[in-house]
Amino acid sequence: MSNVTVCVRFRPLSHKERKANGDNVCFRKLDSESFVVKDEREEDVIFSFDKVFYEDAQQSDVYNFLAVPIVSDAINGINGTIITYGQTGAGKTYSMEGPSILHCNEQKTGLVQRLVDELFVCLRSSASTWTVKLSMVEIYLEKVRDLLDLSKDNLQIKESKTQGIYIAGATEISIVNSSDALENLSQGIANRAVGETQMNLASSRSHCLYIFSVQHGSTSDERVKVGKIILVDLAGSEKVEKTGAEGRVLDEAKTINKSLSALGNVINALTTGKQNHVPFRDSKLTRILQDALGGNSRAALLCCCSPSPSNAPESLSTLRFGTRTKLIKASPKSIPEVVDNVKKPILGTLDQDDLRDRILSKLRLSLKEEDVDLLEELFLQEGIIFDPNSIADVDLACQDTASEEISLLMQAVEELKGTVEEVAVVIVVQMYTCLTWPSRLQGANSHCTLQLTDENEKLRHELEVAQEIAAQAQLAAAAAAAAGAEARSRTLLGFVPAALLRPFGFVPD
Ligand SMILES: Nc1ncnc2c1ncn2[C@@H]1O[C@H](COP(=O)(O)OP(=O)(O)OP(=O)(O)O)[C@@H](O)[C@H]1O
Repeated sequence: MSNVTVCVRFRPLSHKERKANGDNVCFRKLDSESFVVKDEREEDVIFSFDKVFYEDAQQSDVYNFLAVPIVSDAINGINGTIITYGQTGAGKTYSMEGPSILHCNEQKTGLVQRLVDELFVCLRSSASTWTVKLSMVEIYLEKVRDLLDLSKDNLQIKESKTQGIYIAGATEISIVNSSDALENLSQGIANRAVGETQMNLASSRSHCLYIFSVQHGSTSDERVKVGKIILVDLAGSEKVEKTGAEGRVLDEAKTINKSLSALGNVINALTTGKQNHVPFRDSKLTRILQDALGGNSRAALLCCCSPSPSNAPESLSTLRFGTRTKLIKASPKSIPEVVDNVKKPILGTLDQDDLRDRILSKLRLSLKEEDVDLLEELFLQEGIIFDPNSIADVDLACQDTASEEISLLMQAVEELKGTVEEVAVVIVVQMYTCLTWPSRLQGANSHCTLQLTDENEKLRHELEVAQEIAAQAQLAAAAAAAAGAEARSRTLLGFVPAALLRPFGFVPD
């Protein structure tokens, strides 16, 4: 089994689908883990997952398989994430919330309510003290909005050593029982951005995240474990053309597609051995899911599909996404225990300017002036704000900046490689031409070939230099991870001479 549990759920045919295609469905069941679907060339493809929930599956079946392990892990300080993915109308929200978060019978009750119920049952039965906090946000047009306080409409995503990735400033409501949680969730759900497309009259156009932070402590030694559960109801993954969208709705669809393709790119990078350059920062969604997909979390993906042949292309694309995700190998580990659950503001009440000056002067003690300027510029460009609550954020920001630099260097290497290959092709063509053209043109061509050979040599040299820099950057990043913030900054920027970085635009002229 991969570290991301991947399941598929086919909802029952809708009335409209039944009217159009009768009882026909797009898959042939094999067993509880696999089925056959015809691909675009009408060829049979077998898909296998950790579990397949067919049309008659109950909400409790989905919950028991996907969510039960995540609840017990959260209590033990391991983060858990459940994501529902699929085209509009495929059953993502139904699986997550049921027909209504507040009023539905036991049979139809969704994952969220079941999870909340079990969480409180488990916590009450333990002898330790605990607290549960709820946040609810949506990512809409690449902005993170607080669904529990709509005045906060552009929250920033941050990272700290103790909390991992978190949404700074998101409202956190302490909840003490299930009904308390559901009341607040229903308020948040009412605030979700809902638009209309031809595919689903009440289609949710945003990614919705329900976040539960569980602090669970032993009364004897006051050690507290913190586990976070994130439930993600993604916006529809259908192709833009099929939505019939125009204007604002078209912009929405494009942005949704962008963040979902960023999610696809992250999964591709995680499954094709490019772990050093996983583009988590390419979208808000992937940044928030970084811990979930990158290792520090137990993750589950529910791929929701329509069973109708009319939606077969979308279902096929959802199934391929699920297959790819299954290949991710992650290893969940618990967030370090905190002895005291009150977060102490390390830098007291310093304002941002004071803090920035302090940090920059600290960096100046160990770095060259031009490196400090470069770091400051990169921080500004990346929108990295110094958080008065945590010097660890600055440390991590250095790491982020470093990894960005490495990405850019790798990109430069790839581009150079491409150019070298192009030039090589031109040279071959030129040589061939020399051999085949009339002799009177050979002189001119030889000259041209010599020029191209020179250029190729030059590019090859640049490529070698760039590859050398990228390799050193990777080594330095690894060394820096072990050696702490100051050492990290020094190693990272000190080792590359400015003259080498300048051609790639990392050092101002
Ligand atoms: N397993 C199921 N059993 C019965 N009805 C279902 C099931 N799954 C989905 N439905 C129904 O199908 C319709 C569409 O489902 P839902 O709203 O959950 O889709 P969605 O994937 O969340 O769409 P969107 O991306 O637009 O939010 C709803 O009317 C829902 O009640």
